[in-house]
Amino acid sequence: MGLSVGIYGGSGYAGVELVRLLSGHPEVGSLLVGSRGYAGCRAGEVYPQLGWDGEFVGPEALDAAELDVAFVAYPHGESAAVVPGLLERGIRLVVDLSADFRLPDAGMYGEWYGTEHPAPELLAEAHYGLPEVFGVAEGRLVANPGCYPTAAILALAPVVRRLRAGSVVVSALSGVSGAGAKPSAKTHFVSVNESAAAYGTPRHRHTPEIESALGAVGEIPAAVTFVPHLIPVTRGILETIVVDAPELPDAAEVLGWYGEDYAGWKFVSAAERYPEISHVANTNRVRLSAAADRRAGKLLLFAAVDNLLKGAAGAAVQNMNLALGYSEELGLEHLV
Ligand SMILES: NC(=O)C1=CN([C@@H]2O[C@H](COP(=O)(O)OP(=O)(O)OC[C@H]3O[C@@H](n4cnc5c(N)ncnc54)[C@H](OP(=O)(O)O)[C@@H]3O)[C@@H](O)[C@H]2O)C=CC1
Ligand SMILES: CC(=O)N[C@@H](CCC(=O)OP(=O)(O)O)C(=O)O
Repeated sequence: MGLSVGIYGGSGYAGVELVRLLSGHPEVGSLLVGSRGYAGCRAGEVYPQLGWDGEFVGPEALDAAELDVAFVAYPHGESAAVVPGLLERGIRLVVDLSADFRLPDAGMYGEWYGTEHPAPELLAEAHYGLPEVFGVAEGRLVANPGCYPTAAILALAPVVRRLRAGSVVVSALSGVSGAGAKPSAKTHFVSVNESAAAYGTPRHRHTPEIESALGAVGEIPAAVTFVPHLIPVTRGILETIVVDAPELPDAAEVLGWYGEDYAGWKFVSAAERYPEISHVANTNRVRLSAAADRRAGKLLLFAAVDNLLKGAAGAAVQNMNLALGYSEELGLEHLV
């Protein structure tokens, strides 16, 4: 019979990637795709490139359905309004792609998101869904990591486990799909094309997500500097991370740490060659590399990820696979 799966926010950028992946997943028996704006429309009319021609349904149809698994791809603040109801109805698993359940406490959420947390009682139950660092979810709620934190934490965790960093600066370049489907002056073609811009720093909301995840695996400085930039590509993120370390390891040693810590995980790998966005775009990979700048006494780390796949929908399906006991790459084999 297969799993009964629902997607909230199925018409958004992350939601559409979920539809693409889940409609071809061998364990998914039925797929309900929710959208307020496109309810009643055939997906093939809205997204002819999708290759799935089911009909979008209103979110109330998902609320009423007997789902085994729900993916929530709503903006932050909106997800936490639907997740408690799903859990109360006894669903097997919720994978939330928003930021609502990623931070460890409601006070931190209030400080960085500027609003009271809508469901603080669920924060302790949520598992931060970066399995290569935090293992497999045992509970029913997975907080899928942010796209920038995915790359930064995978690059930094093996390092902060082994050495005490004096300072950490994460400089990131992102494609425009990271900003979602809703157009804005910032993401308008004319604003982005043939340009590049820093934004959100020094208080981008992914900063505490990176800090709290790294703080859980090693010793880090009190604050991480995070500087995101918008660049004129559709998808993909490239991060250059500068770490001050009292004793500088060789690049080969750092690549060895990556090899050890990520052994057996299919989607994360490291190589001498510095990763590029084109090496990971349209895949579920994270590619890592490292260099030692001995003149300046800095360790340089490099990470590339596709924000919509390993940074969102691909990781969400990987998290479902692991939580339900399937192999991590089931339905994602073409994205390794
Ligand atoms: N884009 C990316 O690279 C990444 C996104 N994420 C996270 O995933 C979630 C979805 O992101 P993304 O797909 O980019 O976002 P989009 O803006 O592209 O899509 C959001 C979806 O949510 C639905 N929705 C429901 N309620 C609201 C509301 N109040 N305001 C706006 N939309 C609403 C919209 O559909 P409808 O109006 O039809 O109901 C739409 O389909 C977000 O929490 C985002 O932060 C995480 C990692 C990376
Ligand atoms: C380019 C761009 O605007 N990127 C988004 C981050 C991507 C994302 O969706 O992150 P969350 O899941 O944490 O919301 C931003 O900077 O807010």
